[in-house]
Amino acid sequence: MIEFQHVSKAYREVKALDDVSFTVRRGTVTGFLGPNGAGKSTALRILAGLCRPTSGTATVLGRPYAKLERPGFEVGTVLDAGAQHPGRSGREVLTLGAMLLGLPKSRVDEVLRLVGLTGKEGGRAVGGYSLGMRQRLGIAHALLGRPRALILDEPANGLDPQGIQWMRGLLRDLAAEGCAVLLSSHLLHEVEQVADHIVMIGRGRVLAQGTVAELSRGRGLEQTFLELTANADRSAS
Ligand SMILES: Nc1ncnc2c1ncn2[C@@H]1O[C@H](COP(=O)(O)OP(=O)(O)OP(=O)(O)O)[C@@H](O)[C@H]1O
Repeated sequence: MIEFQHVSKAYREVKALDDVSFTVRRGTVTGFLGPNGAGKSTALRILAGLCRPTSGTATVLGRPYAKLERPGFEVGTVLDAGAQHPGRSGREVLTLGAMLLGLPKSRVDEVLRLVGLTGKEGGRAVGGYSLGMRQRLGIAHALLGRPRALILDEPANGLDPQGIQWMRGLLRDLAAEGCAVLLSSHLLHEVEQVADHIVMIGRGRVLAQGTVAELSRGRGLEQTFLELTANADRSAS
């Protein structure tokens, strides 16, 4: 389970997050939606232990990331698909990750297969990968330790329609196996198709949360999103 409890984060005068609370239960996919600058990446970075909240707590399986005993087996993160060393092959990146977790090399082949990268692609330098291939590699890396929670920042970025459909299937399968999946996006239609639960944020505050049906209010998610974010902008100005 993933839980944000009253999380706020200020960067000097910018309030990136303001009293954010929500929960992602095991076995569900939660879409974290918000316009540019809403605070999505900041929230995911706090959850992944990459920056500290000003106040409040963000936990995975009941603990802040820094207090997890075996983070590689508990939570997988893909926050920046471009973060891998460009000179290493995809297979080398995964092999290093597997070694750090004490996993056999066979797990590298398993995750390559799981994300649809061929043996030949796995052997190529990451610097020559397309954005879609990097996303797949990032997900393969995150899944090495079969984590029980998965955090993805804009995972559909760079994926073609087949890739997006594949990603949807993968995330649904992981949730069906009991994983708690949290993904950020501003692609409403994409999230609508994969998520059970939606959390909408704007200007650092949770604007609404609920099931896709609840938030669609019979008019579609996009309409609700546009109205809520416009209201948030109005009350901030
Ligand atoms: N390191 C930082 N220093 C100062 N301000 C920051 C920093 N990181 C984020 N911010 C500010 O915090 C706010 C939220 O940014 P964040 O990147 O979390 O939004 P986002 O919802 O992920 O946006 P996008 O969809 O554009 O990626 C923005 O106003 C941003 O300028």
